[in-house]
Amino acid sequence: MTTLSVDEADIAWGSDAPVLRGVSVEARPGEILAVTGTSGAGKTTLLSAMAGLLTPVTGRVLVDGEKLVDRDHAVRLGVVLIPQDNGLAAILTAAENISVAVVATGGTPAEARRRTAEALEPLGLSGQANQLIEELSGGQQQRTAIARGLALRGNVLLADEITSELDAANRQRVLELLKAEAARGVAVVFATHDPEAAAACTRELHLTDGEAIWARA
Ligand SMILES: Nc1ncnc2c1ncn2[C@@H]1O[C@H](COP(=O)(O)OP(=O)(O)OP(=O)(O)O)[C@@H](O)[C@H]1O
Repeated sequence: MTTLSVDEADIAWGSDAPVLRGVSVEARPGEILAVTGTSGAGKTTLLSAMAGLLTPVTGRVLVDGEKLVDRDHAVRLGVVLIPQDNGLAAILTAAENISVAVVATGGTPAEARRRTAEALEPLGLSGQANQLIEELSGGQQQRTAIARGLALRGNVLLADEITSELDAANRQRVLELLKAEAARGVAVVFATHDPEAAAACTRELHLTDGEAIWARA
């Protein structure tokens, strides 16, 4: 069970002015924390800091009290990111994208094969396992990225706008899968534009004018 905390953080890209100021939030095991806000409000920026991709200018990101140094450190601590742009390798198949990630995080090839099949099935992608990413639709690619994130079985799961290209039935299915992750003790953070999806989450942090405000604490 892992808690990820952002403590009084100002978060900026390079030398640009901070996108977010004075953000404090805790992602707790067993919950889904929704991060909402209009386009450009800073949802990806916050998740990037939580993932170890961006170091706050001031303040800290802590995983079970340990200060996050960089992305490699976050990966070692089990912080999984499903990025907004899916981050898949276009010239690999759906299954290869997942298996490679499982092996890269310490899984054996046999485990990788099993976990890949188990992750693709609930997302309705068993039939697409051996297709190249570039041959898949946008929604199928997004679901593959979700399957990859789930197959990694992290302690913290950061999901950045992962339902934007999905139809209603698939959006619902993905929400159920996030709830199942939370039920196994994962701290889930879900950035979304969708008020219905946010309403289904445990708590909602709303980003506006560079600040984080609790819409539902
Ligand atoms: N990789 C990056 N490099 C530099 N600036 C960035 C980068 N990503 C985002 N930004 C800047 O940070 C600010 C907030 O953007 P961010 O992507 O965090 O918002 P968002 O809430 O996720 O938006 P959307 O809903 O459109 O994805 C914007 O001004 C954007 O230009």
